[in-house]
Amino acid sequence: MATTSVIRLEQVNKVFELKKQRFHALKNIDLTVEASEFVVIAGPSGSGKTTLLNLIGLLDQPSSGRLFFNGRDLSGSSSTELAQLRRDQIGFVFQAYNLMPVLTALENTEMVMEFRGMARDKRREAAAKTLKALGLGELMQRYPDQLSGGQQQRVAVARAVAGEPMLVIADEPTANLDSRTAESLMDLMAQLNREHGITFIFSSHDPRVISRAKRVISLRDGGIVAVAAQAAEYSHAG
Ligand SMILES: Nc1ncnc2c1ncn2[C@@H]1O[C@H](COP(=O)(O)OP(=O)(O)OP(=O)(O)O)[C@@H](O)[C@H]1O
Repeated sequence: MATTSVIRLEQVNKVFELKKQRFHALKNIDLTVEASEFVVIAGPSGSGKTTLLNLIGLLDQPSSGRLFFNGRDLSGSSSTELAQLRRDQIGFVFQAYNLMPVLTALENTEMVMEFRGMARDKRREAAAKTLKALGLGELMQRYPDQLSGGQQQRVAVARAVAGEPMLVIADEPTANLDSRTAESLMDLMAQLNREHGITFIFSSHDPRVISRAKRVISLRDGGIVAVAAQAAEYSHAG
């Protein structure tokens, strides 16, 4: 039975032009990610992980090749159309969390839904429910600087998933976290993947993240050198 993939890249290249130099950051990438996958893009520093995630997250466009999102060819889409798709269908977890310092955890979590024009009561309810599910029920009224790094990271995840996007993209999600927090963050994302069918695509060179993925896409020098399925280890600790 044919299913629509969340993301499909066909012969995608990304070339950065720097003054008179050209840098070929992604080379002939063919990649399909189906709905409900839990995938990591792994590879050494400079191999192109962030560049690839930026294309998948519709934050940047290929220099050549075709990119399909949810079955739709995005070649030639306007920046307004891409921004709308990002807002409505994709959740982002960045390394630096990017929480708004003047907003509480609850308000930060509501933000994306507010951009979508969701009614206040509805978005507040969804945000509170997500924060509670992430163990932040008591901390919803705190500002980011009143939360630990791990708690801020969980708010960033809450913000990414509260609006039930089709896809969540996380760039090096555990980069600044101690082992225990990293482990519980991965548990949480695996749970959201299992229970809500949200597709997750991570970039990482952290073995703690890589071992948890169901599929590992290995990048080297801008090309995919291996794709490996693996039995996901799920820990239910905590
Ligand atoms: N805007 C840009 N202009 C020019 N070169 C760029 C640009 N963005 C990335 N690059 C180059 O493309 C290559 C891939 O970068 P990218 O950030 O995707 O790597 P990465 O695998 O995410 O690395 P890291 O693990 O260190 O974050 C690097 O050599 C980088 O210098």
